[in-house]
Amino acid sequence: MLHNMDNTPSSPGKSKMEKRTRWQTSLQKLTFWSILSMGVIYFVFFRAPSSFTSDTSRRSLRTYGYGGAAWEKKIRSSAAVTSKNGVSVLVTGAAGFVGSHVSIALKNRGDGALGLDNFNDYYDPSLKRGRQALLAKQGVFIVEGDINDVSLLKKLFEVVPFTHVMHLAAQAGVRYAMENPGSYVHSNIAGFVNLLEVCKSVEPQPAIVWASSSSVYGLNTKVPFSEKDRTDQPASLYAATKKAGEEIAHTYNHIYGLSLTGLRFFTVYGPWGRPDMAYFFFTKDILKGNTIPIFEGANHGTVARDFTYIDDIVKGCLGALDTAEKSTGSGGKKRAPAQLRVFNLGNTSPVPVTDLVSILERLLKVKAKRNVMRMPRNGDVQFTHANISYAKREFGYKPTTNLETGLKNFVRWYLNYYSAGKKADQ
Ligand SMILES: O=C(O)[C@H]1O[C@H](OP(=O)(O)OP(=O)(O)OC[C@H]2O[C@@H](n3ccc(=O)[nH]c3=O)[C@H](O)[C@@H]2O)[C@H](O)[C@@H](O)[C@@H]1O
Repeated sequence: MLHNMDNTPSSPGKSKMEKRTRWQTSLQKLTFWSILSMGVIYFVFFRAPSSFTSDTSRRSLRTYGYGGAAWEKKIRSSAAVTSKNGVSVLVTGAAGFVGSHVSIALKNRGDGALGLDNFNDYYDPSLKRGRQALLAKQGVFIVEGDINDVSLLKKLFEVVPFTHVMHLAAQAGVRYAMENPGSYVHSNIAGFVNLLEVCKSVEPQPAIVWASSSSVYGLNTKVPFSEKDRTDQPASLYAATKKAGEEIAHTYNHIYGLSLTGLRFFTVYGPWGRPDMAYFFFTKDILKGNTIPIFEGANHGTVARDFTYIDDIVKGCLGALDTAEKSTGSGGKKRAPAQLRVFNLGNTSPVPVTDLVSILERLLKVKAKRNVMRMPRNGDVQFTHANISYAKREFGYKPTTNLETGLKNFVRWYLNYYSAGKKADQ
């Protein structure tokens, strides 16, 4: 039996049909205009790309509800200091790899830690939710929101006068920058500026420690990389946005007296890590029997990284926070020169990527299917190696975990996490 598609009777009378047609036409018009206006509202309020000069506080309408006595209570409790000389820290990117570890470490030593994270889907958000659940158990609350949301940031500072901001929210990954350049500008530049705009205006101004990257050394060939070396030849847009962040930090320090410390992380790895990083997806693919692409330089040159274990990085982050001096501005004006620092946080022992794979093979007891190929020109550099003497001098930074030990911990976590019913294919 055929069904009439528009649900009108098969042979209506003529006048009835005309009326129906007029009525249908009006209905169609009404529907058309309703859809159009809803589309405009949706675009203007929810989807419009934030121009970097627009009122980004509008974005608060997007997905995140906030406010209310219960919400503020959670924030105060999470940010409450429980040790004698503790500090109260706003951790952006708290559901991220480094952010979650730093938040727990702060809370464990009696500092206050409030998280902020937009839970974007750059990689499997369920991993971020898993970290959030872990943090909740330790008494760390993560506010769901974006660093571009000025009104939310202001609100958080109204509720808690944070002494410090640990700014780890960012668009990470060197190769993805070719696919989605806008997300790097949005988070690493616009988002950072928004955060600094709020920080410069609040009373008292917090001290800010934030994540830069070893990638700022770009195409440099002199190793180990020292903070004094040039950083003006980035190999990826990601690196360029981190380098821009360092310059932006200089400006806010210079004009407004914000105390700013940038940390150049060197390929951080470990439990609860990022699935977009090589050690993580190599593990997944080795276990699945998939071939892994292993990069090499020209003339079979070694590609190596100064892989740095998460616990060492956390110690570096805390050291930087503990030695951060107070910002000196008030009323949006600088009152005295303020501290401005940049530190390498690496391991000081680069390991070839081929060795990384061999260690994983041993730990996983599975032979990898290797596809050694020339490193594509999509953001990678051939070699990183940190000189860490400045961080050592300033706050006793001393990494203690070698790649073998660190990967052992990672693999143990990985097998445990993904055998508990969670899929690793995202
Ligand atoms: O230290 C840093 O500054 C950066 O470290 C990592 O970037 P990267 O070192 O490139 O880390 P991976 O993407 O995990 O790559 C690690 C090594 O594996 C190699 N690799 C990567 C992917 C691949 O398919 N094959 C391969 O051999 C890369 O060339 C690199 O030598 C992070 O992804 C960045 O967010 C961070 O800022």
